[in-house]
Parts: sequence; C-alpha cells; structure tokens
Amino acid sequence: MFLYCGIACRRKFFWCYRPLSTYVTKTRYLFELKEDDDACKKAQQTGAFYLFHGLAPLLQTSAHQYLAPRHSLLELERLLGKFGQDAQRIEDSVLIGCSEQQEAWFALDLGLDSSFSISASSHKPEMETELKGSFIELRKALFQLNARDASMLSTAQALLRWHDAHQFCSRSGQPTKKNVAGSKRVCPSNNIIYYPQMAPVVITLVSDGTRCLLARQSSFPKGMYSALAGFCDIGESVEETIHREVAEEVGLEVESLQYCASQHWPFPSGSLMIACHATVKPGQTEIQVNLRELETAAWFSHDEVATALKRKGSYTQQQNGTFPFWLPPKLAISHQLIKEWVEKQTCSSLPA
Ligand SMILES: NC(=O)c1ccc[n+]([C@@H]2O[C@H](COP(=O)([O-])OP(=O)(O)OC[C@H]3O[C@@H](n4cnc5c(N)ncnc54)[C@H](O)[C@@H]3O)[C@@H](O)[C@H]2O)c1
Ligand SMILES: [Mg+2]
Repeated sequence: MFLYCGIACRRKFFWCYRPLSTYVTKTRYLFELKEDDDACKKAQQTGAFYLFHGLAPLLQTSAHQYLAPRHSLLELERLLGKFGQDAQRIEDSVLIGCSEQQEAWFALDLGLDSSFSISASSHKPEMETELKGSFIELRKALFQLNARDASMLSTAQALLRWHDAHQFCSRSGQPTKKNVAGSKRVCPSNNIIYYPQMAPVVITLVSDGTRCLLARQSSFPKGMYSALAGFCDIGESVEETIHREVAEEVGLEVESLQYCASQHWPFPSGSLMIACHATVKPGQTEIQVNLRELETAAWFSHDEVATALKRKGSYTQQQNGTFPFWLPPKLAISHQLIKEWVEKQTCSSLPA
C-alpha cells in the first residue's frame, strides 16, 4: 500500500511528494495512536484484542503449536457482559501493534483490573470454555508459538505487567492515569509522566578462538547450557557490562567483542537482550566459576556445539542418570548467537 505525504525539503522549503512504504505508513499510524487518545479509541472499534488472564495469554492448540486468537471489540463487549464485567474494562487495554492494513492490535488482561475489583479475577475456567482456549503461562508456551505471536505476546505481557505495577505516582502517591494506547501513565496531581521501562541485559558468547564457553544456572532445565547473561548496572556501557559479567561469572578477561543482535525478552519483567561475541586471549582460558551465579561453566568444541544445535525433541534423563547437553531453542537470542559462532567457525576452518 502506498500513500502520498508532504515532506518539507530542508534546503528549498517546498513540498515534494513521494510514496511512503507500507512499513513507514504503519509506523506513522502507530505513532499517531500513541499520541492521540481519540484516534486510538476509534482504532479500538475496528481493532482486535489479544486476551490475557493474570498475565497468562489466551491460547488455542493447533497441530503441536499454540495459536494466539484475536477478538473484535464486539466479541469482547459480549464476553465482558456475559461475565458481569463493565465494558469500561476495555480502557485497561494496551496497544501492541497493527496489521499492514492498519487493523490496530490491543491486549487486555481479564484478570487484572485497574479499579481493583475482585470480580475481574473470577470466572477464569468459564471464560476459557467460552473462548475455546486456555490461559497458559507465557514461559511454558513461548517456544511453541510462531515468531509473530511470540513477539506480540511478549510485548503485550511486558506492557500489561508494567501498567499493573505502576498504578500510583511514586512522588505523590496518587493514582496515575494511562493514556488510551498505554504508552505512558500520568499523575494528574503533578503531571509527572511515567513511560514503560525495560532492563538492558547483555548476553555474551565467549570464545578462545576454537572453543566457546557455555554455562548453566541451577534454575535452567536439566542439561541446558547457554551463553553468559547479566543485567547492565546503572551507569555502565554495554561494553563495560560484558567485561564485568564475564569477570564476575567465570573469572576471565575479555580481549575483544563484537555486536551480534538484540531481542526483547519478557522475563523476568521485560528485558532488552543485547547479544555479543567476545574473545579471551588463547593463553588465558582457565575458568573460575562464581558459584553464587552459576551452577557450572565449561569450554565446548565446535563439533559438540554443532551437534547439540541439530538435536531436536525432548531431553529425557539417560540411563546413567545424566541429561544430554542441549542448547536454548531457536526463538531465544542465545540460540542465534551460538549458531552464528558455529557458522563462523565452520567458514574459517574451510580451506582457502
Ligand atoms: N533470551 C535468551 O536467550 C536468554 C538467555 C539467557 C538469559 N536470559 C535472560 O537474561 C536475564 C539475565 O541473566 P542473569 O539472570 O544471568 O543475570 P545476572 O547475571 O545479572 O544475575 C541476576 C541477578 O542480577 C540482579 N539484578 C540486577 N539488576 C536486575 C534487574 N533489573 N532485574 C532483575 N535482577 C537484577 C539480581 O540480583 C539477580 O538475581 C535472565 O533473567 C534471563 O531471563 C535470556
Ligand atoms: Mg548471569
């Protein structure tokens, strides 16, 4: 879809016209909905709603996958009416995106209520029956969703959680009011604006040139190893966090680092994962695991990691009581980081 838009040209100050791409049009539309409460309310009329209950998304099962259904405003009003809830609850919904045809997508938690009415938290089983789905914890469902649903539900959950936890102004103690889109909250008594926050986290795959360093925390599923991760401390650059985390967790000094990719991660409460490769000097590879942070860490060869990446299916205990070595699933950025390392190693070992 192409729209025409006036663009002020810097030098001559005349209006020139060029077609806007679908992506730009969509981005500008979402920007308008965040800025203009009336436009956002209007968009709800033709929009679609992802539903949650107590931060667990409504999902339906289809061929070993979960699907996240969307409901129209009419369907939502009918549902709320059926369970004795006020249609005003729709004001608690948050904007999370839109389709290429500018159908705005919202998320609403039927179990969280900004007016603290307990009636909202009941009726969960009946709602599941009515909606022909189940409210399933995102942690359990994330890896059985397609990439688009995973991304939409992660954003929605992080935003809904943020609103639920920021009902009051931390200065005046007064209730804060969200804008229609949910992109901010304002304290009416002092006009302080609160914006949704996320915590920056670095995730680093350390290599000594031929091997890579993987670690596990006791909370990880049995047998699963991942790259080193850590929250940025206030005042730190990404580079400083990587140096500190690697030193803190495995007692090594990073020599060089390279950015790989980033990802929004909904756990524990909305993080921006920044993934990087790092190297240590070949002679300085002796790991000293910080047992307060990690259960264990070890160097793995290219072949070990390449084999683990190919492994599919569930990871059951072996006869000797151990669990096979496996890596995070595709959707996690650590998987992408490890895969990229394996591919680079494969290329560099090919004859010139
Ligand atoms: N998407 C992925 O591929 C992937 C892979 C590994 C880890 N992760 C995520 O990275 C996150 C950070 O990794 P970690 O647990 O090793 O971090 P970490 O090494 O910094 O240790 C966690 C500790 O840091 C402290 N901390 C500091 N700031 C915090 C904040 N804003 N929120 C919560 N705790 C904070 C807490 O004491 C916490 O126990 C994890 O929560 C995990 O969900 C994602
Ligand atoms: Mg860590």
